Amino acid sequence: MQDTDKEMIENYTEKYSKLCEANGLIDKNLFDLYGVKRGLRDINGKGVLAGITKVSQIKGFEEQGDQRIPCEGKLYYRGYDINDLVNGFTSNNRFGCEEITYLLLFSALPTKEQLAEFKEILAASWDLPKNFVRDVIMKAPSKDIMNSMTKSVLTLASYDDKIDDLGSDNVLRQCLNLISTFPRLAVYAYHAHNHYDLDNSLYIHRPNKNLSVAENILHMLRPDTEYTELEAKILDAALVLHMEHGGGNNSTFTTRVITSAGSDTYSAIAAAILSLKGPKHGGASNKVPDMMQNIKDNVTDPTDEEEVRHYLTKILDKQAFDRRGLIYGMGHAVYTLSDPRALIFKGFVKKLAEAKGRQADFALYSLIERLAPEVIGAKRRIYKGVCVNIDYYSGFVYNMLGIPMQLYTPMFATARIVGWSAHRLEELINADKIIRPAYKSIVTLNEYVDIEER
Ligand SMILES: CC(=O)SCCNC(=O)CCNC(=O)[C@H](O)C(C)(C)COP(=O)(O)OP(=O)(O)OC[C@H]1O[C@@H](n2cnc3c(N)ncnc32)[C@H](O)[C@@H]1OP(=O)(O)O
Ligand SMILES: O=C([O-])CC(=O)C(=O)O
Repeated sequence: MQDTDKEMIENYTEKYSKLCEANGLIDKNLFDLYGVKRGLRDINGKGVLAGITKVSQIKGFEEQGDQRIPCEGKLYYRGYDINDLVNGFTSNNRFGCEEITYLLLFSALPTKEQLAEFKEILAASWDLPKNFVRDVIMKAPSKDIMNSMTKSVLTLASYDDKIDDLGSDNVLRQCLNLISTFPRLAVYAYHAHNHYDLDNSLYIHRPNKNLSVAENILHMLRPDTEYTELEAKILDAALVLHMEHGGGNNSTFTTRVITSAGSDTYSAIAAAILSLKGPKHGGASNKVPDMMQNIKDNVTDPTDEEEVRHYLTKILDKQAFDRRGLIYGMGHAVYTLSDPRALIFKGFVKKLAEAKGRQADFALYSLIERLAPEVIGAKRRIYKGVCVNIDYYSGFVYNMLGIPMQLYTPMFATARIVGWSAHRLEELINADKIIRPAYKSIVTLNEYVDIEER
């Protein structure tokens, strides 16, 4: 584009965006006046009921009569407490990702035989079409791996003869294929970016049938394919903790909305990826480490409570970091006192920080975990409490695992594809209504004016 055209367009958009803002602004009081729930939630966090699910349950409140009392967070996958599930496979020193994937898809814990068969099916499903890596993933690489994955998912659709078949068997086949190929789509997209944009050497390792999902990610990611058991086990737990979170989270709801319109699996999953990347959702896992670095760069002593508190206040006042006024990794739409996933994660993080000599960073994370809710509480209207969420520690963990930051949110997607799949199947099996909420219109009606008379 010529510089003059660029300047002309910039001048136009600067001027006309002001018009969009002025004409598009809606008085916030009208939401109360018309009983419209901002973000489809009450101010105390209770969501508007939009569906029924058996995939998982999330609790941030106890109901006592008509009262809703904030409580420690609880999360159940298919009725099983997430703490019990994680304890189950970690105390037995086995990988959990495949087992919990089976649970979320089929509503039952697998026997050893069922699990072995499921792992074979997953390995049989991870082949990509001929030359897909060369012709799709390596073309037009981007530092935004979530966009690259979306491109890959949509392109995979064109290789599927039964793209529009909404039968459960076909949709399950498509979902298993995506669940199984996501690690490759993510890691290879990173390799393409690392080579073509960052000028580093290119290598492509194939997944190994004898390895778990977490091991395969590290195996494909690293030049020498090596990793320690602790690293693989922590990544495995991270994947399990990110797999599912009810029907209402932004990306799963997106899956359900698109599914309800009768669209194909690739379209629903592509849209879910694009929802997840938002910094208020899964994109927070990237924002948190950036924010931490920014804090370290701007405070002289990261152990000085008062100095850190002051800087957090500046972030909230939009005077520091990305100037959006958010402390990333804090707060949750449903949880009040705690996010159970963050508590489980914190135990692993501490162990890993000690193993990697990152205790000082861990201390800063712990300090901000304590200070941020107070600082947010002082600056915003808090109705239900603010606690750290799963994304607070995930970037730190991935960094300690040597996973590049471009892959933090893609790791989340690689896990959450399981939840999206379970919800897509549930929506298809049960709902026969297109999801279509109402919007209260406050537009003033106008008489049409001929162009000669405007
Ligand atoms: C896997 C996940 O998706 S977990 C969430 C990951 N996202 C983040 O970590 C981003 C930071 N956090 C946030 O933006 C929010 O806490 C959300 C989007 C997660 C939840 O938002 P809400 O449901 O609006 O939270 P809640 O009702 O408790 O918020 C009350 C007020 O505190 C503000 N608030 C909540 N969390 C934060 C935060 N971390 N930083 C600054 N302000 C916050 C809200 O904006 C709201 O103010 P408003 O009424 O002026 O809009
Ligand atoms: O439930 C939510 O709104 C966000 C969340 O924690 C998730 O999707 O894991």
